[in-house]
Amino acid sequence: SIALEHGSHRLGKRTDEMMQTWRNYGLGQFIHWGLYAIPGGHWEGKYYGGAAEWIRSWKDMPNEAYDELYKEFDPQNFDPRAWAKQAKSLGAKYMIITTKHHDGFCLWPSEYTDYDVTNSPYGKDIIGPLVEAYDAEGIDVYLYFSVMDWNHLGYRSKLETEEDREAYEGFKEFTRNQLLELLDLYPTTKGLWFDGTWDAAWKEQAAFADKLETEMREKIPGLIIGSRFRPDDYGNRHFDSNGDLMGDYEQGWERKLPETFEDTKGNDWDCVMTVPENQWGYHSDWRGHVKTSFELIEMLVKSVSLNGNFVMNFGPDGQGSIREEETKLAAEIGDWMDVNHEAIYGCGYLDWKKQDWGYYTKNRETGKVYMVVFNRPLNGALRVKTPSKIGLEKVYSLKEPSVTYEPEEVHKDEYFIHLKESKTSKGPVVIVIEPTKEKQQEGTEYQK
Ligand SMILES: C[C@@H]1N[C@@H](c2nc3ccccc3[nH]2)[C@H](O)[C@@H]1O
Repeated sequence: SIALEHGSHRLGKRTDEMMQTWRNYGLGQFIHWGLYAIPGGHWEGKYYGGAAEWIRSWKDMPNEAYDELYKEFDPQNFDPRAWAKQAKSLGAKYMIITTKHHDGFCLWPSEYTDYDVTNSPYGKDIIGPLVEAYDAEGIDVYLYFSVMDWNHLGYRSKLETEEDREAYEGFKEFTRNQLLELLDLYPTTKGLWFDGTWDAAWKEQAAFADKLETEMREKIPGLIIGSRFRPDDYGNRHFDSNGDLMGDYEQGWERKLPETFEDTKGNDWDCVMTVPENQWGYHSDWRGHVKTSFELIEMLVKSVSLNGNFVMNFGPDGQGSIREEETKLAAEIGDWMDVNHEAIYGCGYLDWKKQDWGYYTKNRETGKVYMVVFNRPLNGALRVKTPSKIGLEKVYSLKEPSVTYEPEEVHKDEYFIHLKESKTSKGPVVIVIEPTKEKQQEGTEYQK
């Protein structure tokens, strides 16, 4: 292996309590909110086809015009308790809020820049009330922070000249100051979700990032930081030059999901997902495919079945309202979670053979197995193949446990379970299996 000073500092998974809690979340809520919500994907009557939070980079929108938007930021409809209540009914166990996106506008009162909420007409801290409201609902809060900052004069995407390097030193200090400030102001935060770390300039900062990550972890013991923050000695992120995971979990699944357990390399991971194809910040004209609650539930279940967390994005509008499409989805997913959360919370990967009807999840504590059925076979027969020596002790409907199933053994360790669920069920159906303990092989009596 390659000698690294700033590569991965831990082999294998974190097993501490905070990480176990993270692992068991299942469902999270991403919130992208900032100045970009004011134009909402349009400028001077023209439609911007890119991601709304990137509108500043659009050739038809002068940077100066964007940078003046803070003078219009006055979200009178902002109601953090209502947002937290909605997230609770959705069934989210954690929430990730953009404290500062690529545009550099800070939703908290930062002493290190004037480009923050205190200099907007709104004038007040946004992050604090959100942290308070979500903590009150028992939903853990994580802080999204973009290292890339188009507003800061010292920011560089690459370091070419001596002047670049000098300016970037100031930018690094500013970045460190803001991060330590966020942890001081919001000490109940459970972790940081970093973004905007793909620049060449940042990839040269292995030592700086390593020291800063250590400082942050010292400030809040147990803090959870993903693989997108630190570059290693050779500028590699997510996985160091020896292929070892950086940070506490893999943060590479943005708007995409792993297909197989092998794709996850057995690591912890999260998938962050937009409702439209590619809009994180508020866009007033969603075009292309907008995901249904059925699709989002399938992505959630697929994530949990592969040992990951699924984080659904919300983009509140410029006045601080959650748009109706997201409210509707939150209600539909929440209704399904009300009945079926047992197959999500505290669940993860089960090594039974994947079947076409859907996904297995396994409750890490009870060992109970959940069959989440998305594709009902025309003959209603759900095939289940178990590893040998494991039987199906009890099988019943999660929604109505009085509805029990007698598996039909069709081959050795292979069964058909004949669906009884009414065809009217809107979302996927969940069947619970209480597997028999693994029978001891003959003659393997353990020595007393
Ligand atoms: C979580 C997501 N990450 C940001 C982002 N910027 C990108 C630039 C290039 C490629 C992918 C990107 N994702 C998006 O704006 C959103 O915040």
